[in-house]
Amino acid sequence: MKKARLILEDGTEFVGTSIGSEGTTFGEVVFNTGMTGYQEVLTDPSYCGQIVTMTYPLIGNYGVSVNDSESLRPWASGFVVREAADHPSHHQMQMTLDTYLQAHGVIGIEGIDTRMLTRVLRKHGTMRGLITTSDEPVSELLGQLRETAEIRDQVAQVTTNTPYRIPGPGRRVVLLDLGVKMNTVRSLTARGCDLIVMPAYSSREEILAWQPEGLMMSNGPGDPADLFDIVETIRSLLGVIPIFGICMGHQLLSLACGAKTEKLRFGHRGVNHPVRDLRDQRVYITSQNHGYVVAQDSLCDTPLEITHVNQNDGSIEGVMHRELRAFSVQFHPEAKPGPDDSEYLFDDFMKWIDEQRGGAAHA
Ligand SMILES: NC(=O)CC[C@H](N)C(=O)O
Repeated sequence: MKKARLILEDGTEFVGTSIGSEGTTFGEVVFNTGMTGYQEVLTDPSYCGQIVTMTYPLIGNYGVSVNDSESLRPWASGFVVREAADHPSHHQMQMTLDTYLQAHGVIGIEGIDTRMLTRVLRKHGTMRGLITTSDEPVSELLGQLRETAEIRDQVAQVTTNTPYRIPGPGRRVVLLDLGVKMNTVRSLTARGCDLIVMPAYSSREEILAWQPEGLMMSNGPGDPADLFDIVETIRSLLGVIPIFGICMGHQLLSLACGAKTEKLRFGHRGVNHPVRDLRDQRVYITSQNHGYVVAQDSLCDTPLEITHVNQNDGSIEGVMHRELRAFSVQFHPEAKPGPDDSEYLFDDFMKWIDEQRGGAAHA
């Protein structure tokens, strides 16, 4: 068993055992409270550049199966668990978590007090940090951490290079891939959509060349405020076709409508965040993964109305344009991991496309 260390930017050090690959990795250290869904978390491109700690103490107990991936590879830059299951069991599993991390070069650590780590992150807010299997002194490693300039555009790393089409008999939808999860693709194809998944930096003209009837913007990694070019493109498409945004897509739609985003102290990452739909007062249990949020006071001079709020901290979870067909949510209606309570939002999007088309029936 090889020793590994997790070191936070304030010098706090946790000593544990290496899982996955060996070496040193840097990133923003965040925590996820889901009891299951570790494979979906690892392969969610929104975690690109982040070291993810799972708060549930036993992770990996049902192994890893390729069918459960939300993209082609894990994107988290590091993985932290209290205990990685040595003897997982599931009839579909193909490998252990440890083997999977090794196969993809992900550096991880187990055997540390993840509860204490989470308390530190909750108290001080999200911090940068590193996982290492090297014996270098802390001061040297922290120097390297400081030198590792924060990558500002993770979306460029995770988006598709070229557009690809998943033909379907129904409504034609362009899905802007800011770091898309497979279940967003599945949720649209399951509704018969003729889907074109496009690179994040596609221009208005490139998008409209497909003659889409709706535009979806996916989730994605990093700070939404860095993505001003994409915000401009979205602004130029407002009112042209119905728009639906998820998570990063929600933040970008809000920015395009004149709102602002801000960073939460430690983010929302888990599968049981209660969200209230203000239109019917129903509360949904939602899957979440975000560090930024739309600033409430920035909405007053915008054409957006708040549709959803977080029951835990009152933060904004959804907005809708007052006049144009554009709406978005901060949580993940595509789930994976997490409950699919809010899947109805994909149906709302389909209805809006039909309304714009004049109410004709569609597949
Ligand atoms: N999952 C997401 O789309 C996250 C959006 C953004 N990267 C945030 O952390 O808030």
